[in-house]
Amino acid sequence: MSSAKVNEDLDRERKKCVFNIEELTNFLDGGSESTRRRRETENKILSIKGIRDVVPEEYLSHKERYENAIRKAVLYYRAAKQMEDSTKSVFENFRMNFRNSIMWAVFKDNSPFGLHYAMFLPTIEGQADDKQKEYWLKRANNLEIIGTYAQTELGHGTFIRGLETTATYDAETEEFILHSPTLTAYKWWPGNLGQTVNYCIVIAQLIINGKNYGTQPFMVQVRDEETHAPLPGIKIGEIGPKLGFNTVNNGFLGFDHHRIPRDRMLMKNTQVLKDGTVVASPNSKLAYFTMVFVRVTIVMNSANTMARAATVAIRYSAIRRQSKIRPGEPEPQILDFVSQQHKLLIGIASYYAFSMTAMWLWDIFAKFTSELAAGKLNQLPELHALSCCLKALSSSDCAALVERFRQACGGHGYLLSSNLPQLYGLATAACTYEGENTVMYLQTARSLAKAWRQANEGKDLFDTMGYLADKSSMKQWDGSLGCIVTGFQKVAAGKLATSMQNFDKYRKSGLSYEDAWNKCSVQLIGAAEAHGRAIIMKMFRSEVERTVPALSNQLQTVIRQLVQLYFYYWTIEKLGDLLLYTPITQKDVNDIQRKYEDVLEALRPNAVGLVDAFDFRDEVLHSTLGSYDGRVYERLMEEALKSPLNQEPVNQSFHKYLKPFMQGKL
Ligand SMILES: CCCCCCCC/C=C\CCCCCCCCCCC/C=C/C(=O)SCCNC(=O)CCNC(=O)[C@H](O)C(C)(C)COP(=O)(O)OP(=O)(O)OC[C@H]1O[C@@H](n2cnc3c(N)ncnc32)[C@H](O)[C@@H]1OP(=O)(O)O
Ligand SMILES: Cc1cc2nc3c(=O)[nH]c(=O)nc-3n(C[C@H](O)[C@H](O)[C@H](O)COP(=O)(O)OP(=O)(O)OC[C@H]3O[C@@H](n4cnc5c(N)ncnc54)[C@H](O)[C@@H]3O)c2cc1C
Repeated sequence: MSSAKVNEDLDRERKKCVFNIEELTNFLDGGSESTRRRRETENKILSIKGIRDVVPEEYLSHKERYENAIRKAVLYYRAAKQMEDSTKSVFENFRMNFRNSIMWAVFKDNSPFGLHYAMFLPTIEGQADDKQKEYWLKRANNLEIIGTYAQTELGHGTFIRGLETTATYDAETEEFILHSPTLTAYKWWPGNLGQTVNYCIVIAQLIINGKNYGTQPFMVQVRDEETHAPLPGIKIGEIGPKLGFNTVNNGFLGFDHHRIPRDRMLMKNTQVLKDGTVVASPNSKLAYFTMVFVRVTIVMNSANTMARAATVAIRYSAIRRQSKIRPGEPEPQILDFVSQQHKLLIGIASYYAFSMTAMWLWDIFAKFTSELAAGKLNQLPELHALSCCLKALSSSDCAALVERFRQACGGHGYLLSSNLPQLYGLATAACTYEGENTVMYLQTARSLAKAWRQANEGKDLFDTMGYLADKSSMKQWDGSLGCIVTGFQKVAAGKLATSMQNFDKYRKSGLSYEDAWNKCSVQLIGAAEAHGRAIIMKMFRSEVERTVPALSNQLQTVIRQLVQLYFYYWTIEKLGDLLLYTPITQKDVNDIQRKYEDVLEALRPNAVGLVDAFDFRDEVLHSTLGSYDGRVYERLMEEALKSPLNQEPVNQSFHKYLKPFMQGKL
């Protein structure tokens, strides 16, 4: 990137960076050729005429924003389709786009076709039989039809078994009758549903001859392909403005005895024959498989959101000068305050921790899907337990850090032109969608509790829960990274042991299994969270050791410092737990605190280089505070001047209200 007219402080930061920024970008992309191709794609997309906004979208009305997003989506996806590798499966294509951030340049908020890619296509890929796949995947891949995933209802999101939409089979006509028996049965939330899609996968209770066979996915046309008018028996619209996702067109959908042909039920797993005979799925939870896929991708998505916010906050902290550290000296860059480094540098370390864990989790997912083709299902419970706690941890850390970065930018972080509030809107949504985080932790806890009992019986455990078999207590704390991983495993095991002991006591006192579980749920969530944290630490460290030896010495040192930072940060954050479940002493804590301060100091000169290496273009960041050139104050003023209120010297409200009011005439 050019360094012309770059803010002097930022320029100095880049000069003092000890490693080659391009080398790190290549490492993140998976090689210099991947970086080249990614940049080429970005250039192509951004050179499309009309793809950039002229008026900041915050000044558009709700309706205009939507229409503008659709206008750009058509331009963007037409170009993206031409660049797509059509030999790859839906899942592989997703993985290949993990480092592709250009979509965020086009959609500052989010894509109005996002659900088509994130859930509609993956559900066809994962739940349709071969014949259905052949037909629907082709149409959906070509964007001849646009779809979404309609599961959540007004009355139920978490408890899928409680969904009220019914699909009742009529063997005489070989049709399903979709119906929303109550207001709370209306689908509510599906992205892109309101005015954008013409098809959707509807999750409904399958009813045959009065018997409920559980929820199943149905391909449902909701709008006419030519006129886009809602089909008879379908009530559809959008659910209104939200904290974020305002270009996503989340919608509602109700059915009034709407009939669809039998072959519209996606029948890879469960099948309904013409006469109404049901052929059961090899595992009923395969119907939830799209959610597993999206949870896996959320780990990477959270890492990316965190990286964008960290880039903004760190660049801004390098140009912002405020207060005094030493008397008589000029005002320092706020990045020189150690407390500021503490707030921000964990964001960079967390990006590496989550993105490396995400790749590892992806490999487990990919292995499972390839084994699934051969009918092997035994890794599903472990994949489910892992994806639940990693989805929850990554999204909650991401939301907490993005909000912290926003505050770390002082008042200017509150401006929409910083883009930090919108990034928070995106980040916090992921704590709710695709399984609310508390509920996700409790799913992992369910699996941990099972493993705990199996460990007591000397049975084999999933690899990622293997540490639960070692019931011995930790003998000593030596402060090494290996010791910290063991420490976090002991915290997870300790919390689990306490939960299980209390659970057993509650059971003995007469509580039912479910009531005892509910009573222990706060502790169980703690155990699941600690389990997730231990996994991330273990993976982060081992992935770094596996991958960095190919890099220059300077870069190896910096990436290892990020690992140390992550480990020391969380040791200090979770001291209470470590004091309870490990032999850590006050002296050990002081040592870690000192090491933490040292690693902050060591990383400080490389902070800007580290965020530059993410290689987010200004168009992706959309931020007055975070652009590459650091012209923050000029950009703040330029953006302020775009306000419609600044387009006239006196606003009409003065004559209408203020003047008569001040002159006592109103
Ligand atoms: C043009 C070219 C471009 C191409 C490029 C494409 C690539 C594009 C790249 C980037 C694009 C990025 C786009 C990003 C923008 C989009 C962002 C994403 C937006 C996401 C929008 C959100 C969507 C949604 O929210 S959809 C709705 C999600 N809903 C939920 O998650 C509901 C949560 N609830 C549940 O999952 C379940 O009900 C439950 C788990 C809470 C409980 O289920 P229940 O049946 O009650 O089960 P339970 O009794 O508790 O347990 C029974 C046993 O089943 C096990 N189990 C449960 N779930 C699963 C599962 N999923 N898998 C496996 N097993 C499961 C459970 O453990 C129990 O087991 P046990 O042995 O009996 O203990
Ligand atoms: C931005 C966004 C996009 C979305 N996109 C889609 C989409 O495309 N398609 C779609 O189908 N859905 C979508 N959703 C819906 C989303 O999946 C649900 O909101 C989510 O699963 C949570 O369900 P709920 O809203 O019913 O929350 P609830 O389940 O009502 O949760 C409310 C509270 O109850 C608690 N709670 C609930 N059950 C339990 C339990 N068993 N144990 C302990 N506590 C519990 C929760 O922890 C939470 O604190 C989207 C949501 C958002 C915010």
